[in-house]
Amino acid sequence: MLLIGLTGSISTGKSTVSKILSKDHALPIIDADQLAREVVEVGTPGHTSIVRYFSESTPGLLNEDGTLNRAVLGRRVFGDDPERRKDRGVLNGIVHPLVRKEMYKAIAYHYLSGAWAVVLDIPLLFESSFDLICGAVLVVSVSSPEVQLGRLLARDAHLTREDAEKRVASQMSIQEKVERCDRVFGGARGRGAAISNDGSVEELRKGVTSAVEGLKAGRDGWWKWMLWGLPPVAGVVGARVLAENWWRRECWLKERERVEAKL
Ligand SMILES: CC(C)(COP(=O)(O)OP(=O)(O)OC[C@H]1O[C@@H](n2cnc3c(N)ncnc32)[C@H](O)[C@@H]1O)[C@@H](O)C(=O)NCCC(=O)NCCS
Ligand SMILES: Nc1ncnc2c1ncn2[C@@H]1O[C@H](COP(=O)(O)OP(=O)(O)OP(=O)(O)O)[C@@H](O)[C@H]1O
Repeated sequence: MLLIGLTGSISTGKSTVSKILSKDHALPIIDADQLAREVVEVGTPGHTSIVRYFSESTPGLLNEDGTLNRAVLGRRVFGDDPERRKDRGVLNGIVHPLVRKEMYKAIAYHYLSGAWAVVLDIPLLFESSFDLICGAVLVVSVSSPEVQLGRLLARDAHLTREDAEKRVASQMSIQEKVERCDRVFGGARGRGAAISNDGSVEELRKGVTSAVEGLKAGRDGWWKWMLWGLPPVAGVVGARVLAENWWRRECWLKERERVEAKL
């Protein structure tokens, strides 16, 4: 089963692409944002840990029904200053291992149900190194920061422009994500595609379809059934993909360091 990592920057269109992949291409989606909500519901260990660390120093952290006030927590953790970075690190340290566990469970479920591929919709795909287990990566990009911010503000009316800018600044830049996708997964390897979302949703749909057709070629036939029927073979193929992704990432990081040192 092919693991397709889907990422981008905030509000560049990952969920829109997910919907297209699910509706037009019948691909199962594992949504990290959704799992990150489920693992902090009231009564979960995630909720308890967040309340223990943040509640005293964060007025209004909890709504009346005990659920997290996500806008308040967002203001506490998003931004580029050291305090926010530290708090974001703490929140990530609580939520990410729980999400990771749920992701592996969902991957196992889709493997057993015989899907040829599953999409891992993860905003922090590269930051969390989850890309290393992916057989292919799609990055949804928007080239104008104004368009990106405009879409974010239109969708999340409760955010101020400053909130929105802080959220954008809390992630790796979209240019870096596109470059990493191209250098580690793309080129002759044919396992990476940057999908531009500068135009209409219909144009986006065309870009998605062309990327999926490229990935599907040769992967939805006897090969899929062999990997499904022989788990040890699937294990060897998976280990090879992991090693190759790691090696290509290391080469790219070293090359980038050399270029930066020359500047
Ligand atoms: C801070 C929280 C409560 C804000 O919730 P809110 O409902 O306002 O936003 P939501 O969860 O829908 O996230 C919206 C987008 O923000 C970005 N984002 C979320 N968390 C992070 C983070 N830790 N670092 C950088 N960007 C992030 C992503 O692009 C995401 O798609 C929430 O984002 C959270 O719990 N984040 C930590 C967990 C996390 O990393 N989730 C991302 C997927 S694992
Ligand atoms: N091509 C487009 N033209 C106009 N609006 C769009 C386009 N693509 C997406 N949008 C809108 O932009 C907003 C952000 O898109 P979407 O929710 O898919 O982004 P996302 O990357 O999943 O965001 P997040 O990182 O916050 O989860 C949504 O309201 C969506 O309907």
